[in-house]
Amino acid sequence: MTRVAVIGAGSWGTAVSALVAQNADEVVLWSHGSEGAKAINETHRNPRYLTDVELPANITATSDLSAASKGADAVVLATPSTHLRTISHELADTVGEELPVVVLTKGVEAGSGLLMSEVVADELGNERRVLALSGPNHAEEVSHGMFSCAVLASPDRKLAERMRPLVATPTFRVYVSEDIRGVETCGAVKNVIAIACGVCAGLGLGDNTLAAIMTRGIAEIGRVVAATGGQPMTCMGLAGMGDLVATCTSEHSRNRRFGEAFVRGTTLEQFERQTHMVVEGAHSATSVRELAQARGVEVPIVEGVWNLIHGGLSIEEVASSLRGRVPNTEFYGMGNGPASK
Ligand SMILES: NC(=O)C1=CN([C@@H]2O[C@H](COP(=O)(O)OP(=O)(O)OC[C@H]3O[C@@H](n4cnc5c(N)ncnc54)[C@H](O)[C@@H]3O)[C@@H](O)[C@H]2O)C=CC1
Ligand SMILES: O=C(CO)COP(=O)(O)O
Repeated sequence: MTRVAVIGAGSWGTAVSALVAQNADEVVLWSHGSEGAKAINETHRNPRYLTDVELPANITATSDLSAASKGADAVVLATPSTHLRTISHELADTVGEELPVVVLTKGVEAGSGLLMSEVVADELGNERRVLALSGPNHAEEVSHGMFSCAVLASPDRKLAERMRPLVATPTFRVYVSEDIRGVETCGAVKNVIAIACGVCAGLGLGDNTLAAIMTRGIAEIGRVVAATGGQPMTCMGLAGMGDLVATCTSEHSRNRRFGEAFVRGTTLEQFERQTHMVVEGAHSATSVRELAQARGVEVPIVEGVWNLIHGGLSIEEVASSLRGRVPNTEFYGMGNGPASK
């Protein structure tokens, strides 16, 4: 009998609970609100996210966090990054030291510069049982069984291989990686780059510009990965290049859509309120910028996105500052030289 707790009933938590339900006997999905939990139990549908997806019968929902996690054989965390520490703290009483915890959240914690698995380990202890699942995986497609690939990362390869059967399905192909730092760093930074792509698309700029932002974006991601101790090759994988392409080009990407809406005058608060969705890249713009400054890494696109959303600069001011930079050697700071000019 396998019982898995999925904490967070947004789009991704809901989609992953349906994946896990194919492999576990019982999935308990924790929803932030009691009305959402009640509706899932009564209708087998999430009333707010992925509303066209019928959830398997072995998924039940609750808004009681300890009821969700008590007796679980594994925990999957799918809350927005800004709530992850509080939720992990609240889970500490019911989640034992050895229980595997898979983190789906993408981001870097503001203030501490910690990756999401590190925030979880800080609250729950025993970092070696914490894994990260990442990749080009929009919930809207995964939940309809559209073929996708992901990477499950843990410094303990045997643990990643042991946990893979919990999330892998015939249409959700899961690779393993020992580079959890690289995988998580890629996932956080690519969301910021996607906002920049959305802004460019919203301005009507062409494919060349979008390709330039994505490619210089992966150079930025590579420098931050190198600075956080991740492996450069991870940037070429599913969590890096793969997720960057999906996020920067997909109609499902809330980060790209926010960038487009920003050009039309929509604020971050308005976008998140209207969609009930988290724009992680807007939050990561602050924390990745802090992290990069602390490590002496140049991240001009991240800096530009931060200046637009939080720094009060206009699109023209940011564009002209980016265009005014003197082009450097293409791959500087990606494990082959200094991280800044
Ligand atoms: N949507 C997707 O396709 C994917 C999302 N992710 C990541 O998964 C994480 C969760 O994103 P989504 O499931 O898309 O969420 P979402 O944006 O669809 O929904 C927002 C979530 O925030 C929760 N929430 C709101 N206030 C809260 C509070 N005070 N405490 C705890 N939770 C609260 C809501 O209940 C809901 O679960 C994010 O870090 C995202 O980057 C990763 C891969 C794919
Ligand atoms: O991380 C995600 C997809 O892998 C979700 O973020 P976006 O919705 O911005 O693409």
